[in-house]
Amino acid sequence: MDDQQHDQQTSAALGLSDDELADHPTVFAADALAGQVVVVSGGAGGIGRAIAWLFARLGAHVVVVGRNADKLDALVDRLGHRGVKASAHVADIKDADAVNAMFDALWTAHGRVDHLVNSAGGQFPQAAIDFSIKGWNAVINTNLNGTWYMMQAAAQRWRDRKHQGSIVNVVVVTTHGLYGIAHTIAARSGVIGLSRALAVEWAPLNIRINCIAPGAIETEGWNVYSEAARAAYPRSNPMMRPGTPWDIAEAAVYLAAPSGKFITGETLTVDGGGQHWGETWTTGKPDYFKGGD
Ligand SMILES: CCCCCCC/C=C/C(=O)SCCNC(=O)CCNC(=O)[C@H](O)C(C)(C)COP(=O)(O)OP(=O)(O)OC[C@H]1O[C@@H](n2cnc3c(N)ncnc32)[C@H](O)[C@@H]1OP(=O)(O)O
Ligand SMILES: NC(=O)C1=CN([C@@H]2O[C@H](COP(=O)(O)OP(=O)(O)OC[C@H]3O[C@@H](n4cnc5c(N)ncnc54)[C@H](OP(=O)(O)O)[C@@H]3O)[C@@H](O)[C@H]2O)C=CC1
Repeated sequence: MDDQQHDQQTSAALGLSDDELADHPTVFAADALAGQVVVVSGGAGGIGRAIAWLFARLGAHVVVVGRNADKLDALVDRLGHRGVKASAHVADIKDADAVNAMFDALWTAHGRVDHLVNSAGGQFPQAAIDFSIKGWNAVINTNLNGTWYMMQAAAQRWRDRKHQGSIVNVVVVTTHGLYGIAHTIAARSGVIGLSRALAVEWAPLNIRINCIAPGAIETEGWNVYSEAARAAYPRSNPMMRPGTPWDIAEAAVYLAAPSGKFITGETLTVDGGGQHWGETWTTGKPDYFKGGD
């Protein structure tokens, strides 16, 4: 087996498959989002894909966004086979012009956009002291700037059309000082702060903005971490197991749908209680902290 085949196999084993997402039980009513349009960035990733499936199963037309056309098209195909509505749009969220052109195209095609879920994002594990300028900028540009371009582009069109809207940003738990991902903690803290400020500034426009901070959620995104570090993630919360992308998808619907109509500027932590308990090491526990272990 070559490295690529191995990566694909590892990747396939992480998270929930499309068949599982198509049939996974949900607490929401089948027509809860009928007629609505939702944009999901990172929609072909592990968490974004679950969000896309759930919103589509609840009646929304889902636009999945990412940089890889093949991944997006394959997902849209599988969604279509299950009789739900979806389309793909290739865009790099770091490119503000591409983001603005995308929202214009979506309004032209659908005549409305109701929800934006920003699930595109990520980081690479590295000791902060060794971050290169390019690496730092890649993480900040993706997670903070890219998320902002998406939010602003969505909101400008809602304002201009006097249309209500909701935004859900998938971030990271920022209160832990998670080791080895300081760049993303900086970017996601920015998104959380920005979301609080926008919740106030955009309330008169009928736009709500909330965040979800996932704990360890098993997805193909974990492949960027070592096997040893990944093996410890289930022990990062008192439930002693990872969450699933479905846990995040149901939280996203809760915040976006009328169930969340009095919630804005909030960050919902979905981490199995991890923030209240124990130690989390995204890159494995460094010797310095082992003490008497
Ligand atoms: C509390 C609970 C516990 C939580 C546990 C888990 C914590 C979080 C988990 C997750 O979030 S998993 C899912 C997220 N998915 C990912 O993280 C995907 C993997 N990451 C990426 O795809 C990328 O890193 C990125 C951040 C999205 C950036 O992508 P982009 O395409 O914009 O940049 P690149 O061209 O890949 O790289 C640019 C630049 O960055 C530096 N760099 C990249 N990778 C590394 C690395 N592994 N080590 C060191 N430096 C890296 C480097 O300077 C790159 O430039 P070049 O060297 O390529 O010229
Ligand atoms: N899984 C976990 O344990 C946790 C995840 N999170 C966060 O949740 C979010 C989703 O994670 P998850 O689904 O697991 O990760 P994945 O890596 O599976 O998915 C991330 C998606 O983001 C897309 N993406 C990345 N950069 C860009 C870009 N510049 N423009 C457009 N799309 C982009 C990727 O698609 P493509 O490459 O095709 O562009 C990919 O599909 C991320 O922000 C992640 O950091 C937070 C805490 C824990």
